[in-house]
Amino acid sequence: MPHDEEILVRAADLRKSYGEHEAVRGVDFEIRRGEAFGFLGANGAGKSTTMRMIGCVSQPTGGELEVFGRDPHTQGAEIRARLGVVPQDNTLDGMLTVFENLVVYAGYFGIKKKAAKAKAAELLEFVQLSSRAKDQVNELSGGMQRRLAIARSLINEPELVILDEPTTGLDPQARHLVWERLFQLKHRGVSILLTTHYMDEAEQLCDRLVVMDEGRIIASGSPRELIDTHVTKEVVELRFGTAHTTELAELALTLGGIGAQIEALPDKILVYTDDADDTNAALEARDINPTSVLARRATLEDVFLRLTGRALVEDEA
Ligand SMILES: Nc1ncnc2c1ncn2[C@@H]1O[C@H](COP(=O)(O)OP(=O)(O)OP(=O)(O)O)[C@@H](O)[C@H]1O
Repeated sequence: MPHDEEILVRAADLRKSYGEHEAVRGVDFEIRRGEAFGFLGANGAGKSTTMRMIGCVSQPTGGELEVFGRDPHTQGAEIRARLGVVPQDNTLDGMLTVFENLVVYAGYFGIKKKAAKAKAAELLEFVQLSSRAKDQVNELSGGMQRRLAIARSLINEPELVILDEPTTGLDPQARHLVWERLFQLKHRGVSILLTTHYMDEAEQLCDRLVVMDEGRIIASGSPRELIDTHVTKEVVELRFGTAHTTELAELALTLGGIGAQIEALPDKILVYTDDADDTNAALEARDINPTSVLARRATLEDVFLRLTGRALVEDEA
């Protein structure tokens, strides 16, 4: 089969089992040059396992996988030379300085000392860590360490950078700094592949994404396409002062009558409707009085909830 230079990664019925456990159960996707592609899914969905297969550190147990038109099993070294990888746990050397981490890593790609030092300085500038070059890595904040891991992944000027949950555990400000760097990277023409369980991250960064659940891809498209296909135009969030179980049956009946659907979460009830005004009118007519009513646009979180009946991020660390 001739290789299309614009397709960076192609997977067909890709599978990975650990003993009896099937972590990835036959997934198909294509990642194109120049795009930011995301894997969105809850913990344990199989995202990291898929990334590790693309990164040539774990062998598929079934199906097909091509990276840059090459076979990860036999041409792993060639593929890795063109990839940048930011693993979930940073794997930075805490005992070395920020600068040394980059220079040592450059050595793995056969980059000579002088060129490595110049590249390290340029990359620290890019991730806004130049002033911390001489500090030891374990003196940096979590957000800075993540930015350094991104800089390190760029040392070999990769065509595709894989980031496994790039902002998990970071505070909002640190997350935004990482996002900003990733936007810059994309602007420079680097293709990006990321996993996340944050729907806002996927919505912000990804041109296209797949939603993964229990080892399978359950939906794919651009964030907009996914929302338009799987969710109604508007979502109304209802909260009741007490446990809302008593209101549920009544709500289902009332809102079902106007074509809306409901999804009950522990702290609120979500109403999926094409017209929030109709929902409010129906509630008033039946004298149902939530303590708060909030109409908002549908998000990827709603897509996940509609497809799986579960919230994407059930508890935050
Ligand atoms: N080395 C391994 N040995 C056995 N089981 C594994 C191994 N790695 C992952 N798994 C299992 O495979 C499933 C998918 O894990 P994976 O790490 O790919 O999920 P994930 O979507 O990346 O979630 P997370 O966000 O928690 O990393 C999980 O049930 C996990 O326990």
